[in-house]
Amino acid sequence: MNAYKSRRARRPHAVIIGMMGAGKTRVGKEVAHMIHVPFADADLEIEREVGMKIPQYFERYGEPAFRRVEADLIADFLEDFEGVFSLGGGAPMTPSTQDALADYIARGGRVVYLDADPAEAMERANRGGGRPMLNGDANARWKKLFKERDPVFRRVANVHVHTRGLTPQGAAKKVIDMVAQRTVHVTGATIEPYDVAIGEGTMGHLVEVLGPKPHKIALIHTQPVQRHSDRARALLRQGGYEVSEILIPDAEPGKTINVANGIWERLGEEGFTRSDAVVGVGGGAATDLAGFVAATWMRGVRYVNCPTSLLAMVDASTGGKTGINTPQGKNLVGSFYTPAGVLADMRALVTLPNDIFIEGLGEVAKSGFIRDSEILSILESHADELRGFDGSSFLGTPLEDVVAELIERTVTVKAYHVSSDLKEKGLREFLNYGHTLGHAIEKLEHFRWRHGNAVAVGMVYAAELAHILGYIDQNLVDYHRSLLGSLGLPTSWNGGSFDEVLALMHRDKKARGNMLRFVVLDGGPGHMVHLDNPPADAVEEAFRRIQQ
Ligand SMILES: NC(=O)c1ccc[n+]([C@@H]2O[C@H](COP(=O)([O-])OP(=O)(O)OC[C@H]3O[C@@H](n4cnc5c(N)ncnc54)[C@H](O)[C@@H]3O)[C@@H](O)[C@H]2O)c1
Ligand SMILES: Nc1ncnc2c1ncn2[C@@H]1O[C@H](COP(=O)(O)OP(=O)(O)O)[C@@H](O)[C@H]1O
Ligand SMILES: O=C(O)C1=C[C@@H](OP(=O)(O)O)[C@@H](O)[C@H](O)C1
Repeated sequence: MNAYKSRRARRPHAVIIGMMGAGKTRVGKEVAHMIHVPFADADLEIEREVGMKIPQYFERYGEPAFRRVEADLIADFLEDFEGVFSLGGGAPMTPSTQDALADYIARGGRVVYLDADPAEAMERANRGGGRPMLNGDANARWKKLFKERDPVFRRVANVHVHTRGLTPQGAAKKVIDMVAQRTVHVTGATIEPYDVAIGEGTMGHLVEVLGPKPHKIALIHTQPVQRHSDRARALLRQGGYEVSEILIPDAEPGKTINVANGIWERLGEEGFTRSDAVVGVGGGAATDLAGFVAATWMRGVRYVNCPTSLLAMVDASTGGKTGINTPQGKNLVGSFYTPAGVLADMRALVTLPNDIFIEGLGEVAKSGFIRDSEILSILESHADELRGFDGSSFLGTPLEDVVAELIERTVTVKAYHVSSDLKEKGLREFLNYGHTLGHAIEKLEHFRWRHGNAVAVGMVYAAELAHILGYIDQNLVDYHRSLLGSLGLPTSWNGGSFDEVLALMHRDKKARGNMLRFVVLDGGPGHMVHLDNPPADAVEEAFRRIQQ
C-alpha cells in the first residue's frame, strides 16, 4: 500500500434531512427497503440511547441538552453506518452537524433534502403528536421553523428532492434516482452557470436543459455512437423539436473546417435561427466540433453536450473549450463557449472499448495529482477492475458507482480551475499537468498515440523534472509510475529524440517567448506550481529517465 492512499471510511448510502412531516422516516425506510440496506432514524436511536421518548427528554433536560446528544450520535453514524440515515428536522441547524455533513459529502456522501409541499408536510406533522417543537399553534410554529431552516437545508444538502403529491414509494424512487445521479455545478465570474449531470439515464434531461425556446435541433454525432444518438433523437422528438441529424466523420477527421462548413451550409439551408440549438453526442472530438459549430452559428446558439467516452465526460465536454484542428496542428482554431448543460449518461459507456476507457483514466489520474488525492486513492483501490473495464457488463455493478464517483470528482476539479480562469491565464494551466511533453509525444506519434496515454507519460516526466529540481521526493515519482502502470497506462516513451521533443515543448501554449513553462507538483499531490525556464540539463535528464 502506498503513502498517498487513504483508508476509505464507511459511510451512509444517503442521509435524509427535511422539515417535520416531510417524510424523512417513512420515505427513508422505503428507500432502504428498495435498495436492500439497513435504515436508521436518528430520533429513534436517540430514544434508545437516552432510554426515554423525545418529548419526555425535552421536558426534563431542555432543547440544548437534546441537541448535544443528537449531534454526537449523528457524528458517530456518519462515520460508521452503512445504510439510509434520517435525521430529526432540527438536526442540521447545529453547527457541528453542519461540519460533519460537509465532511461526509467530501467523502462522497449524499445529503438529501426531502422538500415536501408545506401544506402536506404540516398536515402530516400534526398527525400523532410527539413533536415538542410544534407545541402551541403547530402550523404557525412549523412555518416559522421552515423560514429558518429551509435556507440551511438547501445549503447543507447536495441532493434536493421535491416530493409534492408523491406517495412514499414514488418519493423513494425519486430519491433513489437522484442519489444515483451526481451533479457538478459549473460557475464563475465570466461563465453562464451550467450543470454536469452524471449517472444512468441523465440523457433523459435533454429536453429540460434545452428549454422551450429552440424549435430546431442539430443533432451532431459520429457513427460508433449511433445507438446513443438514436436515443437522443427519440427524446428530442418526444420533446416536440424538429431534429436534423448530422453524421460527422469519426474522431479527429470530424474536427475540420470542411466538416464545420458542411454543417453551416446545412443549418443555413434548413433555416436554423439564433434561438435554435445544437446537441453533440460522442467522444471529445465530436463534442469539440459540435461546440464550435454552436459557438459560430449566428455568433452563438445554445448547445448541450452528451459525452460518450470517459475522456469526454471528465474533460472535453466541460470547461467551454470548443474547436477544430488545422493542417498545422490540433485545436488551433476555436472559441471559449460554454454549454447549456452536459449530460454524462453512464449508459453511453456500455459500448465504449476498453482501450479508450483506459485512456480516459489518464486525465482522471491527473486531476488526482493536481487537486483531489481521494481520486488517487480510489484509482489505487480499484485499479484491477478499472483496467479490466468491459462496458457490456458494467451497468449495475459496483464498478459503475466507482466510475461515477471518479467522473464527479474529476469534473469538480476541472470546474474549480475553469471557474476562476476560463481563458487560461494562470490557475487553469494546472490542468495541463503532464501535457507539455504529452502534446509533443502526440505530435511526434502523428496522433496515433491517444491523448490520455501521452499525458500519462508526460506526468511521469513532470514528476522526474520536479524531483531533479528538489520539488518532490523519489517516492512520489515512483508512485506516478506504479499507479499509472497499474491502470494500464504507459509510463515511458522512446519514439523520438530529445531535440525534437524540446523544439515542440517550446511551442507549447504555456511557453512565453523563448521560455519553457511547466506545471509541477511541489511537495505532494494537490500542491501545484509553475516552473518557468528550468535548467536545460534538468529538462534533458528528466527526458532520459522516461525513455526505455
Ligand atoms: N475541449 C476540451 O477542453 C478538450 C479537452 C480534452 C480533449 N479534447 C479533445 O477531445 C478529443 C479526444 O476525445 P476522445 O478521447 O473522446 O476521442 P474521440 O472523440 O476521438 O473518441 C475516441 C473513439 O471512441 C469512440 N467512442 C466514443 N464514445 C464511444 C462509445 N460510447 N461507444 C463506442 N465508441 C465510442 C469514438 O467514436 C472514437 O472512435 C480530442 O480531439 C481532444 O482535442 C478537448
Ligand atoms: N409521501 C407521503 N405520502 C403520504 N403520507 C406520508 C408521506 N410521507 C410521509 N407520510 C406520512 O406522514 C407522517 C409523517 O412522516 P414522517 O416520515 O414521520 O416525517 P418526518 O420523519 O420527516 O417528520 C407519517 O404518518 C407518514 O407515514
Ligand atoms: O424539528 C425539530 O427540531 C425536531 C424534529 C424531530 O424530528 P422529525 O423531524 O423527524 O419530527 C425531533 O428530532 C425533535 O422533536 C426535534
